[in-house]
Amino acid sequence: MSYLELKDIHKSYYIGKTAYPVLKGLNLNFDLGEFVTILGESGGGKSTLMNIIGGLDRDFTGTVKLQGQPLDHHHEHQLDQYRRETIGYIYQAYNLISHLNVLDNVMLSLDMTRLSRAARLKRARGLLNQVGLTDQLKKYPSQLSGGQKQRVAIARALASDPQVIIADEPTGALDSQNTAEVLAILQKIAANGRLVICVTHSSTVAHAGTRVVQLTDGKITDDQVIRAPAKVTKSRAKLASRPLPWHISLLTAFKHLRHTWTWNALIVLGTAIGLFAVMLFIGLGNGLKGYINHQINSLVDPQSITVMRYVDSTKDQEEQFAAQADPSAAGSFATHMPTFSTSQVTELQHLTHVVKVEPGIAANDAMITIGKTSYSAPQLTTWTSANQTSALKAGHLAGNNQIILDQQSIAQKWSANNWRKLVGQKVTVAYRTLNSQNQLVTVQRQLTVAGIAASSTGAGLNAINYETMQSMRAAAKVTTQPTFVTVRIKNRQQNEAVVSAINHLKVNGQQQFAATSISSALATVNTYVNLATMILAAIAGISLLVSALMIIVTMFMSVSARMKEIGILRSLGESRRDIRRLFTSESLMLGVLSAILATGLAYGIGLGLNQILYRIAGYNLVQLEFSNVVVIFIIALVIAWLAAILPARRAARLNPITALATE
Ligand SMILES: Nc1ncnc2c1ncn2[C@@H]1O[C@H](COP(=O)(O)OP(=O)(O)OP(=O)(O)O)[C@@H](O)[C@H]1O
Repeated sequence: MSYLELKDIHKSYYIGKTAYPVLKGLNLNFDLGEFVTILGESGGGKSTLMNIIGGLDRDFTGTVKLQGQPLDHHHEHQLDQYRRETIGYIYQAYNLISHLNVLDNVMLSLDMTRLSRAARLKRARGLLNQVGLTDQLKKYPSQLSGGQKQRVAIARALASDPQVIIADEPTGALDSQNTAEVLAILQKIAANGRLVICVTHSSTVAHAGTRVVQLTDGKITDDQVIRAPAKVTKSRAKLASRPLPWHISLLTAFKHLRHTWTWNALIVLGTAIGLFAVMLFIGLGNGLKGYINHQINSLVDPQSITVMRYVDSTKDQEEQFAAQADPSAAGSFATHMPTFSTSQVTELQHLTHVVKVEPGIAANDAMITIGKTSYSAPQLTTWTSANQTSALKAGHLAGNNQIILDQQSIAQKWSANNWRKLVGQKVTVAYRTLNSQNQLVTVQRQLTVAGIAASSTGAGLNAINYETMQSMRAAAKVTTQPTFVTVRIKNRQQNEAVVSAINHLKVNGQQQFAATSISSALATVNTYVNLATMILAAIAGISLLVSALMIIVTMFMSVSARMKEIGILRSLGESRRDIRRLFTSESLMLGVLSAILATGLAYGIGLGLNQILYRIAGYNLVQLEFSNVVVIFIIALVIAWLAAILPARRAARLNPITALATE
């Protein structure tokens, strides 16, 4: 049994439906230690035969047996492994990968062995040393002479320690001195117990071997042993191989990106601009929402709900009629505000999410007299925790027998410039209301101005504390029960639920309270802002489509430009999956780099924009959150992955022989 046996090999090429037979029933046996040269005229089918022996061609009839075991040419993984473990290729055109240096070209093959990285590096250096290239490890193929390139190719072919070296016109492009050196190396390889099969036109090369096979018109016409082959007593231990690990694909992809960085930098920039636009609009949306919330919250505290007694509209009409019937009460029906009983306050206190219920009293149409001038205060209320202390523009909160006056409607009318001086002055406050006998009485007291407040509503903010209000009303024999209450809740998200619960509290089927929610208004505003953000981001997303197309075009061009590389990698034993992974990794790297650049741009330009916009709005209007960055990375990766699918598939499906034949 020979080491390698070819039985009845037939191969035809087809142009349309016409068959052109090239190999017409070859039978050949090869043994380890032999240096076989295959001589034949140009176009005689020598390379075709080498591709069949090398496991690159699957489209033929006949059998190739390795150590008596037939190779299954329909089983692609078995052939990948066969090329990885058993075959080392040397080509006339060297077929080195131009963007990898000498050492990395040799490492390509070693990366598919189970040696440790240190052992792989040691072996690659040792092989390059053997072929006399110790000082050239960092050079790229374009920086080497023809002879040097072929020696790198020999070192690479030997790297995985294969039993069979196939050399297709290895000296075809070399001068006589380099030819002699390469032949000497091949002789040594065979002498070490490997099988060397070399295709040539040249009789000089043919006579360097131990056996010459003549191929004429697709048939073996002569087969002569011209020298005794090396004696191989026991088979050499093989280097165990493995499929290419993913991180090596990633590294190779990175090396290619680095090699073509100017081109890639433009792609990354283009993609990053699209991603950046989306990110900026999302950031602006966040900022705008924050700004609106901030503005509304500074006016009203969403954790406080103001509750009034519910007034039935029919009862309201009766009161109006009654008021019209009594001219002394004309215009003051509004001053008769329904009050809260203690049990009603307790009822509110027991609602879920309610932390505290604070009573308050409000009176309408008060008069505030400062010196000889009277000012009308449409509303005089008690200060509750729903009022924001930030509203105070001068002075402090009102203590007993003190008052806070509205800045615009009272203090500035008193003195446009020196309104702050009102703090500490004595004023008289009076309003009319109905007592328990329904008689109109005046509630009045002299109070000291504690502070001046800016109001957010047209009614103005004139406030005293609850005790003062009660004491004033008690003196006039008017009810001291609250006319409104402020319900405090734990957090603003509960606002709507509590408002609804309050409005649904009923006694004898009668609604008791009327509360209004600020969160529903906020929610509506936020919905509109979200909608606007999404529309803007979607418009920016169109540029992402352009980015995706850019990556697709780049990857397709890359596949076309790297056909030879794909062929070389396949001949070294890389599988279709490895090739697909190589191109997908490159695309994903472009995606990640674009996302990094986009994030940098968004934060940088966002910072600049914020500085400008802060002067206008007093708020940072571009607000990026970590989750936005995560989303952009996910979008970038999905785009890059989608863009890679077709080109990577095309690369993986390439016939390695066609790929290798590309100029
Ligand atoms: N893909 C192909 N499709 C059609 N015909 C092909 C194809 N590849 C090779 N041939 C033909 O098959 C024949 C054998 O080609 P092959 O490359 O094996 O010859 P060769 O002996 O290696 O030639 P050379 O010494 O010039 O390299 C040639 O006539 C060639 O035109």
